[in-house]
This record gives sequence, C-alpha cells and structure tokens, in this order.
Amino acid sequence: MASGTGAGTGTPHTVRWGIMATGLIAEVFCRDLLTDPLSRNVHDVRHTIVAVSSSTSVDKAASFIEKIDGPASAKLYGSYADLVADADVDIVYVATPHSHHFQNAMLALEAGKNVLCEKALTVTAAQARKLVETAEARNLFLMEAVWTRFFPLSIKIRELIASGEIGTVYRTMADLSFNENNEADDGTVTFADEHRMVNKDLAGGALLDLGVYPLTWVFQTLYHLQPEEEKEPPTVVAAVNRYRTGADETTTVLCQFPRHRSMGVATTSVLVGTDPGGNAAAPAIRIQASKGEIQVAHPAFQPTEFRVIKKGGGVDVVACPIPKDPKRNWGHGMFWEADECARCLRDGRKQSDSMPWAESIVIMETMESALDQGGVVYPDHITTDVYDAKSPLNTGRREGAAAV
Ligand SMILES: NC(=O)C1=CN([C@@H]2O[C@H](COP(=O)(O)OP(=O)(O)OC[C@H]3O[C@@H](n4cnc5c(N)ncnc54)[C@H](OP(=O)(O)O)[C@@H]3O)[C@@H](O)[C@H]2O)C=CC1
Ligand SMILES: O=C1OC[C@@H](O)[C@H](O)[C@H]1O
Repeated sequence: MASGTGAGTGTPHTVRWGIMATGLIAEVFCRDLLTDPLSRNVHDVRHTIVAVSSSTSVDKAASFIEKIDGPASAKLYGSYADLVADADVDIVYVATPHSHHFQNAMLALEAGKNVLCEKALTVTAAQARKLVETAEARNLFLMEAVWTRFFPLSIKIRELIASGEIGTVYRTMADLSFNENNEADDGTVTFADEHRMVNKDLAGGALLDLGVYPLTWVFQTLYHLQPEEEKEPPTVVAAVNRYRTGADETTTVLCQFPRHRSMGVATTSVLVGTDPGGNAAAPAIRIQASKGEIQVAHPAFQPTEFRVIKKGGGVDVVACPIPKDPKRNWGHGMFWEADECARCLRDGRKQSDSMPWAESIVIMETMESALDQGGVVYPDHITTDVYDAKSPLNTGRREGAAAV
C-alpha cells in the first residue's frame, strides 16, 4: 500500500516500537518514526517509541533518546535481552551491524517479538532461512528493512511495469557505489579497517552493505512481478575485488533468469562513485524493456526521481519527493517501511507482500553465491546458524573484552 491511505477510517492503529542499538541508522529511523504520519498523508497508522536498548550502556540509550528528541516516557535498557522481554513492545527494530542480525533477530523472535531487521538480513542464506522458519513457527511478523521498496516511487515503477507501459523488461542494470577513496589515491578508503563498512568481523563489504540495493532493483523489476509459479532463482555469475581487510571493495553480480530471457547486472563499489559530481548526470538504474526504459536517479536506496523513455522518443520525468514533517523539519523516507510494518501487524500479516520472506532468502542466496565466487570468507561466529542467546553478539561483549 502506498502513502495517502486510510483517511476517514477511524482511529489509527498505533504500533509500539522497541529499538535495538543506538547507532547511525537507528537515529535516522527513529526520527522518521517520530514524524507526524499526516505529513505524508497517512491516516491509518501511527508509531510510538516505547523502549530503546543499547548493548553498551543505559546511558547511551538515554543520550540517544535525548538526541532524537524522543519521548521521555521511553524505557531505557542497557541490554538487548531486557528490551525483548518488555511486554509493551510490539515490534523490535534491529539496527546492529550485519554480523549481529541473525543472533539479534533470533533473540527477539525467541522472546515472541515481531521484528524489522536492517539490511542485509543476515550474513548467510541459511541464517535467513532459519529466521523465517522461526518467525513462521512462532506466528510472528518478520521483515528485512529494505526501505526503498516502500517508496511511492518504487510502487509507481512496479505498477508501470506490471501495466505493460514499457513492454517486457529484459534487462535491469543498477549501481550503488560510493567513491570513498582516500585523497592519496593509493587504493585505500576513508573507512578505518575496523569500520563496519570494511571490517569482516562485522560482515562488512560493498555487497552486503550497498550491493543489496542494486540487487533490490534487479529483483523488484525482474523477479518480484513474475507470477508466483514462474519465479525462478537466478543463475549467478560474479566478479569480486577484495579490499586489504578481505571484505569486498568492488563487486559485479550478473543474475540470469533464463525462463524470462532476462538479465540483471548489479554493481557496487567503495572505490568509484555512481554520481561523482553529485548532479545525477547518469542514471543509477536502467530498467530496459521492449517498448522503452525507466531510468532512476541516484541514489538507489533513496531515489526521488525517475524518467520514462519510450522507444522512438518521448520522455516523462516523474518527481517523487520525500515529504518532511514541518514541525520536526524531518523526513528521510524510512517511515514508509514502518507504515508497512504497522499495517501488517494490524492486519495479522506475518510477512510483507512487497518484501516477502522468499525474496529476502533468494537475494541472500544470490549474495552468498557472489561472495563465495569472490573468495570472501566471514568468520565462523558470525556465519553460524545456531542461535545462542548468550552469544557476545547478543550480550554486547566487544571483541577482546573479558568474558562475563
Ligand atoms: N537503511 C539504511 O539506509 C541504512 C542501513 N544501515 C544498516 O544498519 C545497520 C547498522 O548500521 P549503522 O547504524 O550505520 O552502524 P553504527 O555502527 O552506526 O551502529 C551500529 C550499532 O550497533 C550496536 N553494536 C552492537 N555490537 C556492535 C559492535 N560489535 N560493533 C559496532 N556496533 C555494535 C551499537 O549500538 P549499541 O552500543 O547501542 O548497542 C552501534 O551503535 C547495518 O545493518 C547497515 O547495513 C546503515 C546505514 C543506512
Ligand atoms: O543502507 C545504506 O544506505 C545508505 C548508505 O549510506 C549506507 O552505507 C548503507 O548502509
């Protein structure tokens, strides 16, 4: 469902969020939760933050709620286990590094909580399957937080393709690359080796962090719209260049869908940029079809404009700005995925039609295959699919810290 829904249908359904981790994206997501849904013309759902947890300390949770100008009533926890035990929490937002997603999401599901988990859902496909099995067995909602799928822009593009407006889509090329080169141009990037973007202990690397977005465009245009019985996992051919930390720095993934004679090309890098001049001169995404193509402007994760180009001429430019709540002077676009979670919870749906479990799994399989082909090997303790409530990934003991 897009924005602009539910006007005049009575009291909005309010969802009570528990926030797991207090880093950068948790801050952005929570600021979106705190915006007034009416500022995006949403009338049927609302959000409230009832608890925040930090694995570092209660003080960090307190600073977080202050920083985001969040509700003083929110409970503050110094452990993820305390958060998932809170009876007032309807859904847990997991905002930890990739390495932690499986254990943290399991912690929440095992405690009977619904989960929205940041992308990439897990480090391995087996972990993703285990999360889905657990959610299904416990009758809980689970969704990978691929927020772009819930943008009105994405919905419009999926509708355009489904309506046949550009004919049959045969190829999608999508890129999300950040030029993070150091000024010395010595092949090193601005991230320290310990940073989650390049640190293998945190399942860093271009593909899991950025490449998941070009793959989202490949899948939402070439896979998602196919009839259920015709969906086929792609044949995956990948090339990977590894950074000095062993994580991938530049990765290209070819996805071939033989049944539909279509092909996706997803590229990602931390050494070159999709839009180096910052003027959206080249499209980040090209959805190429028999009667024309759709071009989507950078960045692939937060696009606000696309062009429909018909074979033989004719260009329509479609702007899809992200609404701001004037009272908070804020609007990032993550609220649409939160609205989707709220509607699923309200309606008793355990998975989203726009980001279904099976699709998160097939994308994880695709990324796993690409990383395998490129020789990227992550440490055992973050690739295991054996859940351990006492794993340091759940208790927050940092690498090298004394065992508790
Ligand atoms: N949707 C989007 O646009 C974006 C999504 N992301 C995704 O969000 C997730 C988090 O990224 P981001 O917020 O940038 O990361 P940050 O490093 O800023 O925050 C991660 C948080 O996780 C917690 N954490 C627990 N254990 C560790 C550990 N060993 N090392 C580091 N942090 C730990 C910490 O919170 P605490 O101390 O409170 O427990 C920390 O603040 C990733 O999955 C990333 O892919 C990131 C950016 C944008
Ligand atoms: O999900 C993301 O989107 C925005 C990027 O800046 C960030 O690195 C990535 O995690």
